[in-house]
Amino acid sequence: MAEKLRLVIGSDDAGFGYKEIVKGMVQDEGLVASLVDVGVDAESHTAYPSVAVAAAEKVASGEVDRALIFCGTGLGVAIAANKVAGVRAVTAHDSFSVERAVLSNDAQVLCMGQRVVGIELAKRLVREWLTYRFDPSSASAEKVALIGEYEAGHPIAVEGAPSC
Ligand SMILES: O=C[C@H](O)[C@H](O)COP(=O)(O)O
Repeated sequence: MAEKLRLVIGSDDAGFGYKEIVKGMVQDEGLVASLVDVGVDAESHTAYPSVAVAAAEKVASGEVDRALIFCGTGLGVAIAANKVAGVRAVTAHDSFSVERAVLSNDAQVLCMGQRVVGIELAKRLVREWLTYRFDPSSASAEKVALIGEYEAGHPIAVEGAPSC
């Protein structure tokens, strides 16, 4: 069994309920090596970009391995988290996408929407997500590396684009 991961969790007020439930599950089931909660709390109304960036920055700095972020849809937090250099965030609400997010894309951030997915499925998907590890020797690694190269300012060429 793979070593447990260091996780940061966060949400806006629209994802707060799921954050609390999933946080409890992760703690009760001992699924992670450590857990940091960047908010919000029950009274706060911090907008989703602030929470998403705070969580993503912990991934980018190496303080944690993964981030799990909830909002209403899981969309806004992914958009915001992806603005942090080196972070690959996805929104996923199905088992195959959650698996491929890690195994194909080496995504460190999973985003979910409290208004989109049922809580039992969300909990199951988080359990599954925490078991996957990206293989840097896989064929997917060089594709993921292209994202980093673009982020570093290098141009990306497309071969085989038809001339219209
Ligand atoms: O992506 C954004 C989230 O769903 C957020 O929780 C709600 O945003 P809104 O209030 O702008 O719809």
